Amino acid sequence: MSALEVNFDGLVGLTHHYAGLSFGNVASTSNKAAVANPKLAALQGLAKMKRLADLGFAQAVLPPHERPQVDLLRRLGFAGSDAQVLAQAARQAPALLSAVGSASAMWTANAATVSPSADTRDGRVHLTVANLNNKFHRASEATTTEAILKAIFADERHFAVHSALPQVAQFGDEGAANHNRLSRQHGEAGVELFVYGRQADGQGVAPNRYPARQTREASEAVIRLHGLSEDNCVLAQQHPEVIDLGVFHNDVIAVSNGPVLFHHQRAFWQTEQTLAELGRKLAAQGTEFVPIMVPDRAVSVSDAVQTYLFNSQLLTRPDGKMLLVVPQECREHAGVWRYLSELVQSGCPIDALEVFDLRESMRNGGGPACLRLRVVLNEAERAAMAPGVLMNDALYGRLTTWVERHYRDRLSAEDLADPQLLEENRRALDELTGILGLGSIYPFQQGA
Ligand SMILES: NCCC[C@H](NC(=O)CCC(=O)O)C(=O)O
Repeated sequence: MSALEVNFDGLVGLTHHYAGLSFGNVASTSNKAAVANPKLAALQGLAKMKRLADLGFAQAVLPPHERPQVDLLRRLGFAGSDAQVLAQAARQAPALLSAVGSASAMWTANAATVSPSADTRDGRVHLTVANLNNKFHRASEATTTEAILKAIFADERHFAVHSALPQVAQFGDEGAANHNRLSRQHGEAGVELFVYGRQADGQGVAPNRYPARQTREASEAVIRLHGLSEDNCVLAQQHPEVIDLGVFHNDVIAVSNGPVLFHHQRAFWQTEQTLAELGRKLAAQGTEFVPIMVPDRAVSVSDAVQTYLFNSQLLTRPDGKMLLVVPQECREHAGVWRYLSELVQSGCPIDALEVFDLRESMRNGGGPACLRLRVVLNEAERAAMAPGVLMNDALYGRLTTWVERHYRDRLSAEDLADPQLLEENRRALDELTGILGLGSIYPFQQGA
């Protein structure tokens, strides 16, 4: 049965703004307080989805979350009507208002970790919602993410959606941003690479300056939940020095597709061991591993962080060759662009580039790969998922009209106190669940 990788992109929410909430993410902290354009951000994301769907790739969309989260402000002691809660928070704790108003759910590579049915013991697709425990504004995504994934992947004969791991630092889990899968074809058994930043038990090396968001203990729990085996998993540590240079997720320094692992020379702590283990386990499945390593002398880690070269999408075309989807920042950097131009001429499996303007998301540290969750699905699984989220001309048309009608083209952190914005969000999202055919997924729709 033919399996496809379906890319689920996050639709940017109405409260997209720059709040400097992510210590360790250089773009986020350096653009703090810049004025954002939520309408443009959503349209840039939709343009990527449309273009990739037009090129023949399976594309779907995940909806934004309700923001600001007034219920969460109430749990933190703010009281009164919704408008009073927002006003008090804006006065007393503006950083908290920003956190509960963040549109960070757009980066769906952090929504969950996904194992295709070809890899799991029970033959179902397993998804574990990420707890995103390292950042308050992100940890609050888990409940709605679970509701959305359960609405889309409701059929328990094909899908198992696991709740987020316990919300403690010990099990800090960032989802697919620290996970890669290698296989000959998407539908065949593969080897899953789990990359952690530190061990919660204090053993081993760890970064000094910036947080390591993913723990080994979290990755091990996901491996157990998904029913993976010793033979089809590799656990590796991200190099602590690159975390300290701003590589807060592994998808800022490596990306896989099919048998290819496109990665920077300094991505992993024990590179040789990691690559050897991947090669051995893939060979046991009859697959030849194709590592493509970018040397430090060609592209430095800081150039990779600045341009998001590795936060690219690597996609297999019907002719078997691969397309690399990169952000515009790569084209604007002479050295990185030279490297890429040579790469596609080199005879390696990657032979084409597609460049997107995702500036609004990039300024918060989210590139093409951050904006999508890869879900490999066979025909029966595609037939069993909710169909309304699959991208096509009609849905693209409806969503762009919806964005044009509901989104503001200018938003700063202060605007989050505007009770009108909360109303705009609820009205728009209520309409959106109708467009996507998802039923009630938001707290405000459930009378909460
Ligand atoms: N995978 C990309 C994630 C980017 C995300 N940025 C943010 O949350 C920045 C939000 C702000 O600062 O307004 C993060 O760091 O988790």
